[in-house]
This record gives sequence, C-alpha cells and structure tokens, in this order.
Amino acid sequence: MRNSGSEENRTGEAGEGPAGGGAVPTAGGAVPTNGGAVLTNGGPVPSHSGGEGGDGGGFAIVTSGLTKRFKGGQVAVDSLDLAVPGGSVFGFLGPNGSGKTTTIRMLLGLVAPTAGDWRLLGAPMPGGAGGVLPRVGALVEGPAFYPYLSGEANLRRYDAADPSADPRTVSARIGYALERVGLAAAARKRYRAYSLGMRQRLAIAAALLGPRELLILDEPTNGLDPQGTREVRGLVREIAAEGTTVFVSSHLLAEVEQMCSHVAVMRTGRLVAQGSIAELRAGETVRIRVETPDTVEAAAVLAGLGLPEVRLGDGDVSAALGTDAPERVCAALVAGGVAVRGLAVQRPSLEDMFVGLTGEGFDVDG
Ligand SMILES: Nc1ncnc2c1ncn2[C@@H]1O[C@H](COP(=O)(O)OP(=O)(O)OP(=O)(O)O)[C@@H](O)[C@H]1O
Repeated sequence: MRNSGSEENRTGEAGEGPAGGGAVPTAGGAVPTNGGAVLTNGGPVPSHSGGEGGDGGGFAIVTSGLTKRFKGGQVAVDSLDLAVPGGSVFGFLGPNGSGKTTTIRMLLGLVAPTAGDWRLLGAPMPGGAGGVLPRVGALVEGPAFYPYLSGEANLRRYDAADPSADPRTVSARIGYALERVGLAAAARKRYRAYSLGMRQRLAIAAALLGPRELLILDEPTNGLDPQGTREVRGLVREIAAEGTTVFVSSHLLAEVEQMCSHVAVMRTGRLVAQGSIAELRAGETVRIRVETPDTVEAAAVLAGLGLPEVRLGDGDVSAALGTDAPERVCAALVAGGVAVRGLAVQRPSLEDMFVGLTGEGFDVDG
C-alpha cells in the first residue's frame, strides 16, 4: 500500500477531492472484471484449487506460473505458484519491490498477467470475477476518502461506486462495517480528524461492506504509528478468527510472525518459501541455555541426559533440546548439584529460519 505514509499531508486541510489519490475502489464488485485480460497458460492450476474460501476445506487463492513482465522487460513477478489455504491468515512477505503489490493487483484483475493462471475462492480468473469479487474485500493502494466528510458519509460514497452493492441495505452494512472496525462511535467525525490508525481501519471497513470470504490487504500497517499498527494487527486477527481468509502483504518479518498462520516469501519476483509457520518451524532446532557458575558440571549433566550439541560458554552452557521437556533438564541439573541461575528455551526467530531456508538474510527495512 502506498497511501498511508503521505496521506496525512494530502488530507491535512479540507481539500476538494478524495484523499487517497488515484485509488481504485477494490471492495467487492467495484473491481473491474478485467474481462479482456490475455492469459497464456503457465501450466495447469493444481487440482486442489476447487475448494471454498473461508471454510478451511480448500484453497482461497491458488496461482500457477503467475508472471508479470512490464513493458521495458522488467519481470516483477516470475512464475509464482501460491496456495493459500481457506481460513488461514496468510502473510505475503518480501522486501520493497519484490513483487507483492503487482501480485495482488493481478489477483484482483487490476493488471493483466503476462502468463499463468489463478483461482480465487475456487473460481478460475479472470472469467469468474463477476461472481467471485463481491465475496472478496480488498485494500490495495488505499480507497479515496474525502477529508471533509465523515467516516460514514465516505463509506456511503464508496458503496455507491460498487455496482454489486444493494442500496437498500447500505445503512445496515455500513453500520456493521464501522462496528466491526471499532469506528461506530466516530462514524460522524470528519475523516480529517481521524488518526492514522482510524483512517486505516476505515479503509478496512470499506473492504468489509459486504460479507467477505476473503480479505486481501496490501501492507495495511505501512506508515502507521505503533498504536495504529497494533489496532490494525488486532483487527486482522479478529476478522480471521471469524473465519474470513486474510491474505496480507508485509515487508516486516516480525509482523507476519505475530499475525499469520501461513507465510510465503518473495524475493525479486520469485517465491523462495511457502508454508504454515508451524511447518516452517518443524525443522527448527530448539536449544536450552543454562546460566550457571558450574559450567563443567552442567555440561556433564546435559550430556548425561543425551542432549546433543552441548556448548560451553562463559557462565552459561547450552544444548539442543529436541523434544525433551525443559523441566526434566532443570530437575537433573538441580539433582546434580548445579547452581542454576537462569534457564531459557531458545527458539530461532522467523528471520533465523528464513536465513536457514534461503541461505541469506532478510532485508528488513521497516
Ligand atoms: N507499472 C509498472 N511499470 C514498470 N515497473 C513496475 C510497475 N509496477 C511495479 N513495477 C516494478 O515491479 C517491481 C515489483 O514492484 P511491486 O510494487 O509489485 O513490489 P512490492 O513488493 O509491492 O514493493 P512495495 O512494497 O515497494 O510496493 C519493482 O521493481 C517495481 O519497480
């Protein structure tokens, strides 16, 4: 998402136009169906792609060989095979410029792929867009909000631009969306008086103006202060807990680790890793570290328990824990007369795991 950092300036005074500058309304049926997209076949879509979105029984998004080469030859997305399980909170992780926004724009039919196939909620795209996009809420590049209108009035204007939205139910749907993002009490406040976090929550409300099985959010915390970031992360978790599949891009590893059940990692347009965080963690080495003045004795106890990779430090000893219970290790140390000053179970961070997977560091710039 590119709106949030600079939006503050654009909306500081009562301007005459919407604040999001050039944004495409992407909630539900407002997304162009892109019927004219030319696809070349990058390979068959996996057979497991036919499931429903939010029930956990299938894949909400599947791409096969999805590729975007811009005029001038730059390949922004290179033969991408994604499988986003229904019901997951799927973190789409990658440094700036790695192809996340281009992928999201292709998924929503906002830009035509050069090659490849994709399905949303089981429907082949772009042909199925008319039926599927009303079930998909999206936040990409930020909706255009008028600074001098209230949050509620902005949502009314936004909804009016969606041909699939039923005007008879607009009040109820807006009420629900504002309630859902915690802005009911601020519904009548002017947009320009909203904090950054409130603005972003309003943008998410715009994506929730209908019942959504899939929510696609492009860097929803970009440019937010810590409070706004917490608000948006909490909201994403709540929406996911209600059964909506959430596909959220981010360039922040720690954010994905906190918010997501699954992750895919992009680097210069290519997918370098994909899976559930639990799967990715399955191969990790958990270590136990004991702080003690009795390092030699402690090392002997750990070795006696059969723990591998015992390492002696200055005032501490560590070993690979495997599936052993830390309390058993603690009891053995105490029984062996070791003075235990501290005991810690150390799990590698997601960043450590990606370094292990990709053989290089993750360029975190946030
Ligand atoms: N319309 C375009 N024409 C030419 N090149 C483009 C266009 N849009 C994006 N690119 C290039 O494609 C690459 C991927 O950009 P993209 O915006 O998809 O990455 P990103 O991971 O979303 O990064 P960011 O978080 O900075 O938006 C970049 O090198 C970018 O400069």
